[in-house]
Amino acid sequence: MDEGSGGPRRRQDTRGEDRQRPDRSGRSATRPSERGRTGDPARLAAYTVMRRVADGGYANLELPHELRRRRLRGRDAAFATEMTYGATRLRGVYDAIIEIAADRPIARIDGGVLDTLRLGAHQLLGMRVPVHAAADTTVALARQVNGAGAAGLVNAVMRRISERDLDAWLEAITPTDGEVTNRLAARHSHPEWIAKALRQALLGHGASDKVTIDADLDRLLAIDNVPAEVNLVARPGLVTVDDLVGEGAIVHPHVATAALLPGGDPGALAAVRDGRAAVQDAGSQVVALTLAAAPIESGSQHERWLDLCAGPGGKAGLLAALAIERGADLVANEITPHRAELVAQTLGAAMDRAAKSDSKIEVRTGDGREIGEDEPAAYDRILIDAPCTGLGALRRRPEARWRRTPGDLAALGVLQRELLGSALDALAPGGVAVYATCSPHLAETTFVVGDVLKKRPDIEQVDARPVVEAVTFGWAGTMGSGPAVQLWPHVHGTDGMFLAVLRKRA
Ligand SMILES: C[S@@+](CC[C@H](N)C(=O)[O-])C[C@H]1O[C@@H](n2cnc3c(N)ncnc32)[C@H](O)[C@@H]1O
Repeated sequence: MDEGSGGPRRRQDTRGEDRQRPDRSGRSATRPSERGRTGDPARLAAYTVMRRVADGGYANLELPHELRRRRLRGRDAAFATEMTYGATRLRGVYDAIIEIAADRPIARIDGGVLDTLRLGAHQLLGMRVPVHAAADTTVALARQVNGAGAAGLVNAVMRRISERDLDAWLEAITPTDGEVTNRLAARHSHPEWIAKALRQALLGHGASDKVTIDADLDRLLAIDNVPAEVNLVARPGLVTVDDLVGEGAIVHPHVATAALLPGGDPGALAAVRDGRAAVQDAGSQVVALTLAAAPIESGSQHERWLDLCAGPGGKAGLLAALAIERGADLVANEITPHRAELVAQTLGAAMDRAAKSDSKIEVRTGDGREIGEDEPAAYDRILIDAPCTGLGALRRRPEARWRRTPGDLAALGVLQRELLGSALDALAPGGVAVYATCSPHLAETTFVVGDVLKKRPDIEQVDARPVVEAVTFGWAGTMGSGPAVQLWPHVHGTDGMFLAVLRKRA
């Protein structure tokens, strides 16, 4: 669709028909009653997904379903995706703008109308949609999905929003006094508690100091609003990065198993379709590579590896390939049956290969908190990729920042400590465990490891930095104050993965 293409502005509507020119204020000269009476499929899809998200759905699951249902492909699908993800990520900014433009608190605007306005605001301020096209189509959408009465309000608010550009609006909504963190939170559309937690994490992991912290937080929050590049993993022994390059990918500059896909559908690659490769963040790959590379002293001839929290199986996919190369066994455990099923699907290609090798790859459904008691000292390498708030992967999950609350940390903290404790019980003397989260929050990372280790004289924390350096290129000196490693979207281009390497004394 033209509006979403980022190309020169055109005076055509979504069907490619000429429309009336906007007047010099940029407003549409067409009266609401004269405009198209229905929304177009891409905007309807975006609106439907926004509503499902408001009811508790996940944009990354709802959107593909809606695109398929409405047979949206190519540029139309890209346009619907950008509208949905952008309007959801930038909800904090847009709600503050809508409140001013509508001259009423957000709480007094119907949820459906608000979603229509968020989509309209994103087209006006976050995408290169011409003012008249954004206004006309948003009013048409409102008439169809919110009713004729709402269309008048939507028309008035869209006109008010179109009177200023994004920079002017950001000036208007950013508090001029108070803490820098709150100003950055407002400007970059994050809840204040998350901006504060990320600030503490940048300082706590040694990525920033008092001088750099404001600029670093600014960059980190800004990058949360930019879609992540598509990273692929070439599962060793199944496919090579060179093979993926032959299919249009680009070599990742820092991680040997990773490739970047500059455009197009990853599912179009044969290697992705048959499970030899997959879409996987390079930081997640580093976690699996680190577990496989950490020196152990367990003395096992035939190593046993455990992925304690494996669903949906991204890291298990890479671990399985590495385990087969090394002649090791892997148990991939997951508590939720349907996620365990996803792990089994992910491991399909590796299991076929394992059948012809000395390795055994097994998927189990079970509570990771019980494995330590059931199988004490049984594993040489264990990954605990713990359930967490996901604050390091906000760019991937557009609604997550609005759904998470500080209250989540308490329940997750208990589970994280129990899972780590159980894993350490299941670890053989001399074996190595990697505790990982896709959150840099100190309460889910450093504090969990610190608390558990206080009661575990049998465990020592190893400096993870040289191990990570050994499996990456060019990241020396970027991994903070140790002994754990925290990767950052604004430094490493990865999700904000935390990893601590722990060894059981032999
Ligand atoms: C961060 S995700 C793991 C992601 C996975 N390692 C990957 O790379 O695809 C955490 C997983 O832990 C699972 N989980 C939660 N509680 C668990 C428990 N008590 N035992 C085992 N798995 C658990 C969740 O269902 C979720 O699938």
